[in-house]
Amino acid sequence: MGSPPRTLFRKIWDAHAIMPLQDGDWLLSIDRHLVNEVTSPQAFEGLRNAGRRVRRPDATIAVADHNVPTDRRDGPIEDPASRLQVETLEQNVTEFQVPYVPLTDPAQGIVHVIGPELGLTLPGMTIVCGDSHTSTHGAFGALAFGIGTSEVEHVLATQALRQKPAKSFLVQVDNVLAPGVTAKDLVLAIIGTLGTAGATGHVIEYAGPGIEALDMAGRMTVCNMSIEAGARAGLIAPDEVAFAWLEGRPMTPKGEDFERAKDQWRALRSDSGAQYDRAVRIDASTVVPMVTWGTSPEAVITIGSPVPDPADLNPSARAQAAAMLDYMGLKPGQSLDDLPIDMVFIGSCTNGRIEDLRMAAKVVKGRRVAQNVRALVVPGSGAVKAQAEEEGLAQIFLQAGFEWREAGCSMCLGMNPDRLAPGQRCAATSNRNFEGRQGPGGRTHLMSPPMAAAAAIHGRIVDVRKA
Ligand SMILES: CC(C)[C@H](C(=O)O)[C@@H](O)C(=O)O
Ligand code: SF4
Repeated sequence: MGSPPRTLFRKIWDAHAIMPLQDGDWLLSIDRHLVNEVTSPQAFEGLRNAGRRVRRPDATIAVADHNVPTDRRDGPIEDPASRLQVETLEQNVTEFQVPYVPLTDPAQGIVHVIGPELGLTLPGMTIVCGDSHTSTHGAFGALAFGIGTSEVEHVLATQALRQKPAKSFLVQVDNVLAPGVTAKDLVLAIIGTLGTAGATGHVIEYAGPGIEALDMAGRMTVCNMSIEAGARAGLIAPDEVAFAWLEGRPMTPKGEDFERAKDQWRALRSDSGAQYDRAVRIDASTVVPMVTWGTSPEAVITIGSPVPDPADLNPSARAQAAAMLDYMGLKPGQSLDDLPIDMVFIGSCTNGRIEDLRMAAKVVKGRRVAQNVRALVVPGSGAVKAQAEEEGLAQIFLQAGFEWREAGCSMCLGMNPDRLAPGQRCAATSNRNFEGRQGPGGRTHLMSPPMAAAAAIHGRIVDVRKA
């Protein structure tokens, strides 16, 4: 008798579990720690007060992304609160000798975009960051999750973390997506099915032909938004597509070492017969372009179908739906098709990669952004920006009337100058549509890059398959 079949999650967990602690917690070793300017100041302050050092600077990397203006890279940041966060990070990385990607570095970008790009994200690793969308890195078969500031301090000091083992959740995706339908639509459909609390306490493993057919950018989009279904992390077994993507990145193993690493990485898949705590099946071929109508990612519908009428809902859901419609300036039962918009935001750690910009540029090519619409393309990293410029995508966007920006979180959340004015309606490729997320009173409709591009051209939300 061999050992019982294990899930991919269990394999990575077992390989990193140091020792059991009280209350079912374990001490887990951490391979990579990504640090941003938002959740690290108190953590470094804690180290300083305790006279501690960073235990593994070589396993740590810091970058500023949330508070970074995207219109230019020279000169000081104007907003005092943003400037303070970025300068504090810069002082801390100097004092604690943590590797840092400066704002002026061509590799700067959103931490979840640059981690994989630099080869810092590798299969089988445990990766943490003081940011919920750390789940993105699970696309490479890494167990990657967001942590709070006190945990950031703990990992800085010890390179280990106290954790409860998560439950496992299989999302099996049968068949493949139809033309014009993207990984973003798939994950929005999954969140619509599970709900924002549907995967609470679980690590979601995505598997099946619909996942295998996705490129790495698509897999990252799916894992990125796992957190919006309440999951602790998202995971996809790494395959040849992942290995090819990783080969030759600055920090990936080279030559023979890469071959050896691949041999080990091939074992990073759930054994047949492995048991999951929960499982659902999704048919990818039935997914169509999705758009959110409310102020939660689960408030999502297929383009063309009506937004809910609170009167049709059960009493517990009624008040919330009515409040969401009111905030969003929508009428019960209306369609989102043809709804006028004011802004378009193409970017974020969900959809700010080169593949996303290619999909958007394909829709935009040779056309013009509608009058009265302001449209931003914000590459997820300096590398994405450079690549897009080299491929002529930047030119396509600029000629169409888009603004072409420097890398950062930008309008994904209102921590920097890229914000909606109250009441403005935005077609956004980001991952959260909470009240005020893109600026106080702003109204966010989440969608795919091609859908956002089509909205920019038409000045309205439209079905990209017909636009
Ligand atoms: C500011 C940061 C801590 C936050 C997160 O944890 O995800 C942000 O990135 C977000 O997307 O809301
Ligand atoms: S792009 Fe948005 S979701 Fe991603 S880390 Fe930045 S603020 Fe968070």
